[in-house]
Amino acid sequence: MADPRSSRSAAAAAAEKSLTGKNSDRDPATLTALRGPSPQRSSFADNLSATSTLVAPDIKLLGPKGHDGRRRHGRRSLGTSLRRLTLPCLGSSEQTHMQAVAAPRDRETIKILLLGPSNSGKSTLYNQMRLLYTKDEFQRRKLGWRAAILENLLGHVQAVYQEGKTRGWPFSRVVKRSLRELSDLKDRIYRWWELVELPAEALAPLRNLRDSESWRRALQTYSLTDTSVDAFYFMDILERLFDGKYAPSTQDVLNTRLKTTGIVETAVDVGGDLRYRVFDLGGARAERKKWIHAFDSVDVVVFHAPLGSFNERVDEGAEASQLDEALELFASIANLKWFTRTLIVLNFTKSDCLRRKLAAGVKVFTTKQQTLPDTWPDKSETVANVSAIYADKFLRAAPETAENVVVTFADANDVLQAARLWDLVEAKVRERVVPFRNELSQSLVV
Ligand SMILES: Nc1nc2c(ncn2[C@@H]2O[C@H](COP(=O)(O)OP(=O)(O)OP(=O)(O)O)[C@@H](O)[C@H]2O)c(=O)[nH]1
Ligand SMILES: [Mg+2]
Repeated sequence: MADPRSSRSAAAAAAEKSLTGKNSDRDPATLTALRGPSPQRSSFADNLSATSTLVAPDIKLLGPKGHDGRRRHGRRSLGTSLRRLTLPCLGSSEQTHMQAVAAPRDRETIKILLLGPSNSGKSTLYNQMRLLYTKDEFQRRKLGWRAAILENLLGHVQAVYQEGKTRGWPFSRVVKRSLRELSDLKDRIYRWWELVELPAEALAPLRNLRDSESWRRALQTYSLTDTSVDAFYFMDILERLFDGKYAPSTQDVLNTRLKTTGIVETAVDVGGDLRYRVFDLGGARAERKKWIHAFDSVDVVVFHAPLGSFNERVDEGAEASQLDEALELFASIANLKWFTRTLIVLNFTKSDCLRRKLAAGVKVFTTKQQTLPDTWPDKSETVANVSAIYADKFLRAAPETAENVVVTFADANDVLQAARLWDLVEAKVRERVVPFRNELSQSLVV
């Protein structure tokens, strides 16, 4: 019988290359895992439409060895103060919660944590996972996203208006009038800060905004420094949003920003002998003090680093960009004693935003934190080169655990890329985590 693995197409090989950033011949270990879809079923990526675009860059990874060929042992300064800030000690009131989320360990249940700074795509990837493994439940719950979607739309209009006012953007008369009309409706839209209704009268001013050249220009400029919400997406589906029977689509949900507070957990059957417990954790600084409650017996950490957020400040108003924050956080996480034997999937998200910003002429290496390493051979600011530089920076930040790290590039809101990522996680779990557990349990029996 033909080996199902050999029937993987060239598209899959391209996906492998773009997900791992490595060529097949360069990393046979990774590829063995990638080529082998789980024996229980064909991979998600194979079942999905081949028409989705793959925006992950064609990069070259240098791994723990430097580009000058020398292996780096010295850690970069990791900012001890930041580590204290991101992982403070527990408060006594939080102990109960810790017990509630501590995972009972057995041979088949794999505990996966989604970590990363705020706005890096954790919840989006968590939703993608639910879409893949618990599709019916995901579909049933979609209606619950309605309020958050409308909130995203209106909140974004408000944010762009405020930014425009601060920076003196020239809004046309139509824009000013439309914004006034929306403002007049705010008491009907919100009660006690909660969105209660989207009155039909709000459609006309929103449409006028959408069709106005001056508003679109403002959106374009705004979206170069804020990728938390894709305003164009919501503006383009206005008519659907105002339909009395509006039911969010999968893509609507995946494009919605809903900040996570605390720890959200779900258990899913992956198929065959595997079961995941996946934890989505709030990434804002204030939320991170709760992370430690979930650190016990972790099999896989999927760490998110938003490549396209290199020029966006963290919410809390600090100087660091979201990508710098991700780097510091990754260094502190990957070097933690809890994770010395944990598989770490370092996933770079928002490559699409990086591409868009570079195309608009935004420069990456302009600040003190974001400098181009002197010895880096390629000075160009292309998606591929910037991705390679950052992958290298992240790996150097955790030299001791670099061999536990698998680097991937998957935009969290892209269904096909996310499916490939979850396929990769499963393959790596079967290749590395399950055998390690079996070994461990056998040595205990002996
Ligand atoms: N364009 C683009 N948007 C993305 C990508 N990943 C996530 N987003 C969007 O970014 C926003 C934030 O994503 P979330 O998944 O909520 O971020 P998070 O890491 O869970 O944030 P916290 O809950 O605050 O920790 C959402 O609007 C997503 O649709 C990506 O790869 N590309
Ligand atoms: Mg979240």
